[in-house]
Amino acid sequence: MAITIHKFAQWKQEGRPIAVLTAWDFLSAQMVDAAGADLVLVGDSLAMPVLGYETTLPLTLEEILHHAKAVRRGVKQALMVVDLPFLSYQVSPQAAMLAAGRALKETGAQAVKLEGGYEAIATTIAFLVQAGIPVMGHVGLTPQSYHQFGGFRQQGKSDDEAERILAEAIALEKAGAFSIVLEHIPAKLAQQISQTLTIPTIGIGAGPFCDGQVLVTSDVWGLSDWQPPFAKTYVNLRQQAIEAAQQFCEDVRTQTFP
Ligand SMILES: Nc1nc(=O)c2c([nH]1)NC[C@@H]1CN(c3ccc(C(=O)N[C@@H](CCC(=O)O)C(=O)O)cc3)CN21
Ligand SMILES: CC(C)C(=O)C(=O)O
Ligand SMILES: [Mg+2]
Repeated sequence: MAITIHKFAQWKQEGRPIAVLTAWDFLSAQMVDAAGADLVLVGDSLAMPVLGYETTLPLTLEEILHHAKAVRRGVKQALMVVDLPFLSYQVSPQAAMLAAGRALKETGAQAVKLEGGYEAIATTIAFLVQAGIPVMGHVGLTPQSYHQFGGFRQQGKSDDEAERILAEAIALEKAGAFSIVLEHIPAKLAQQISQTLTIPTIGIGAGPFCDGQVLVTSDVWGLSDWQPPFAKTYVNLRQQAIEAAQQFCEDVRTQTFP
């Protein structure tokens, strides 16, 4: 049976950790789904390792929808969630509804994810949830706020900031989010948020005390020449891919293949 959002609260209650990976095309989606990921996220991080931008800001709704359609064809078991890109949801709840609605309608995704926990975002999330669109929240280091943060810096280090992030997480749960990503915040804060909320927290660079963990799949596979300090590379596919391509080039030039 394919996974639905209803499993998430149940898994938290049972203490069963939730495994989340990203995907950006048919192949990556097939592979992470076959690996048993609970949730496959078409993250706007695709702007960076996949499309070569320096931040996630340039990514458009059209671009992520194009990728999400391919991901949908590869995901059979996991819950599929699409990140709403910068400027597709901040303008108004109506703008967010159009973007989220398109994600569900045109790609077949089952939920969307929005960054931020300030009042307007909580209002927008409540608006989407009331219309029947499942929403995942995302607080802490929200990469779409890159310029405001002055880089991909850890958030929630001071007591004031930590208190604000906890309050945001509570507001998102109240707004009806079914789960929430905690990115690059101190482990102690992530633990406090996880203990306070009834919806599951999915951490990335947020320590071990979350209800689940997410990594960007190209980092897990070692595809990029760059990755965040908190990522773990499980296999260096970049080097293997380069060597295989080199071998092919050599075989052609030495007429050993075909
Ligand atoms: N491939 C990839 N993996 C990710 O996890 C990821 C993306 N891309 N793109 C979107 C965001 C950006 N992320 C990042 C990127 C860099 C740092 C990082 O290098 N942080 C350093 C210093 C940052 C600074 O001061 O500018 C740190 O020590 O916190 C953290 C998170 C996480 N996300
Ligand atoms: C890392 C996850 C949470 C994300 O938002 C993304 O991949 O864009
Ligand atoms: Mg994202």
